[in-house]
Amino acid sequence: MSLLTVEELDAGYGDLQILDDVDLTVDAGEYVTIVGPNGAGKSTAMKSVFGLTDHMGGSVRFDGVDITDDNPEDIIRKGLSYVPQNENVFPSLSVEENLRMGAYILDSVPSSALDAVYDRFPILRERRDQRAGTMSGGQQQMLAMGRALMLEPELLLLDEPSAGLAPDLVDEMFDKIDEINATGTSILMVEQNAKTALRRCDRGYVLAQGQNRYVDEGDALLDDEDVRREFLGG
Ligand SMILES: Nc1ncnc2c1ncn2[C@@H]1O[C@H](COP(=O)(O)OP(=O)(O)OP(=O)(O)O)[C@@H](O)[C@H]1O
Repeated sequence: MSLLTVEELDAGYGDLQILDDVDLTVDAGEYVTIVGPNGAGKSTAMKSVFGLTDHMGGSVRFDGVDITDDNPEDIIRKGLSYVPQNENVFPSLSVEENLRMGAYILDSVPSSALDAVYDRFPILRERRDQRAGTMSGGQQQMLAMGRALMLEPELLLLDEPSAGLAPDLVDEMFDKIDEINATGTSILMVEQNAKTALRRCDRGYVLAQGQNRYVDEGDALLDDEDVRREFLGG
């Protein structure tokens, strides 16, 4: 049984349907990426898993439990965390306050969770008292990821983690994601940087116009001439 199973999902915003019969799975420990053209519905697919869109059909199951109609707070409690692409830190709060917010559903924040995040992102420990809004884009992205890791989720949803980062920071970000996955956290990631994402992941989905187009191991998609021609710029 997969950790996450999305079946025949139809979803969108109000009356506007974006996803049409989307199927998606993530196995325990797996690193899965979703790529595709602008407006394909990649972010919408991820938001739908986290209870942030209007559900119009199909189902989402996590760890065998139906979460299709759950709200994000219920979903977080079940072991899923989400890092949105934009506005993913509280700019006027310090780094540490942001991290503590990541565990707001707990009565008290375990210091072991804070230490684990600081060990993974030493820059956050160095800057624990700094206001998040004064940090660089890359550091804010690390903070957003750190905050999502505060509850030690089984599955981490990442929406465009490399967006807006300088090229050397993009590699560092992907290395961090590899490390997080290597210690047992499953990953579902949406990325514009399709070639890099497919090279790094275990398995990839190509979405177009709200529908599944291709699914295979990342390397197999990179080697597929049709995928290359249609979606990866040749
Ligand atoms: N909150 C919203 N309300 C209404 N329509 C939305 C909303 N968010 C996204 N859309 C629309 O849904 C469609 C799919 O958007 P989505 O962001 O999921 O695509 P994407 O594949 O992630 O694209 P991109 O790579 O450009 O982020 C687009 O037509 C977009 O305009």
